[in-house]
Amino acid sequence: MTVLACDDLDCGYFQDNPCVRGVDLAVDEGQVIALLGPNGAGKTTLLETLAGLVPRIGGTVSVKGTPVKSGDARRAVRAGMVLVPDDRALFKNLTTEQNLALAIPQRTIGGLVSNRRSVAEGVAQTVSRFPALEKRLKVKAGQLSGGEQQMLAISRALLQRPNVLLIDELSMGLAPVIVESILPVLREVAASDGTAVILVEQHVRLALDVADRALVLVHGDIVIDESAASLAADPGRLEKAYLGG
Ligand SMILES: Nc1ncnc2c1ncn2[C@@H]1O[C@H](COP(=O)(O)OP(=O)(O)OP(=O)(O)O)[C@@H](O)[C@H]1O
Repeated sequence: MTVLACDDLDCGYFQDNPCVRGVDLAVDEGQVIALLGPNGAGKTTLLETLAGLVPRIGGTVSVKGTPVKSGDARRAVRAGMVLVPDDRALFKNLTTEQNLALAIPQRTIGGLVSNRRSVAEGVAQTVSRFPALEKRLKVKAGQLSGGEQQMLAISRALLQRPNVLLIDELSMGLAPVIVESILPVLREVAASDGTAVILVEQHVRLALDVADRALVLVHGDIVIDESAASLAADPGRLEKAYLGG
């Protein structure tokens, strides 16, 4: 089943000069996509447009067949489009647990607003996915290591039960060994929950290893859209694309 569909999507900051053009995309349930491309290609712009943070210049976006309004981040989240931005956007002065709690919708029970039980469930789910966070629940997010912060940012996004999880620069500032420990969790979430994942990642090899499909964006155009395995087997083509060949 198609989870995310984009039709002739133009993105950018100037109406008459889109920096990402004509994106036609159908992403299936449980599919992991590596979104690759050189600096300035438009990867962040594309993710932020999908997440409703940047208004579209043209085209349509839908999640599970429901159109998503342009430039409306709240509705995008309600449609299940959840972004982990490259700066991770954590509340640095709140603890790990408090950051997780904020991601969980409050329930009204007998006229009282409470989400205590769902917070406990959310914390348990998080710790089962990222055991490294168990001892860090009472620690302020700003005092976590870079890897722990990324785990928290991803966990917070997952608690919103995304249909489409968008992750920008997963490995920003992280050692490859940390990235290697996070990527399998994304695969697992995609397989078990059917979440579609679009991952922007500078470590091309790691990204292609975890992804089903690769999109290569160069100067705002998708120049390659094919299976990650076939692209990994032919690195010369990727190099050529990066160089604008
Ligand atoms: N807020 C903005 N206003 C105007 N132009 C912008 C803005 N943000 C990005 N751009 C421009 O849009 C183009 C695409 O940038 P974007 O950050 O989306 O690329 P990217 O592929 O994510 O690059 P990187 O890998 O370096 O993060 C670039 O030319 C950039 O200068």
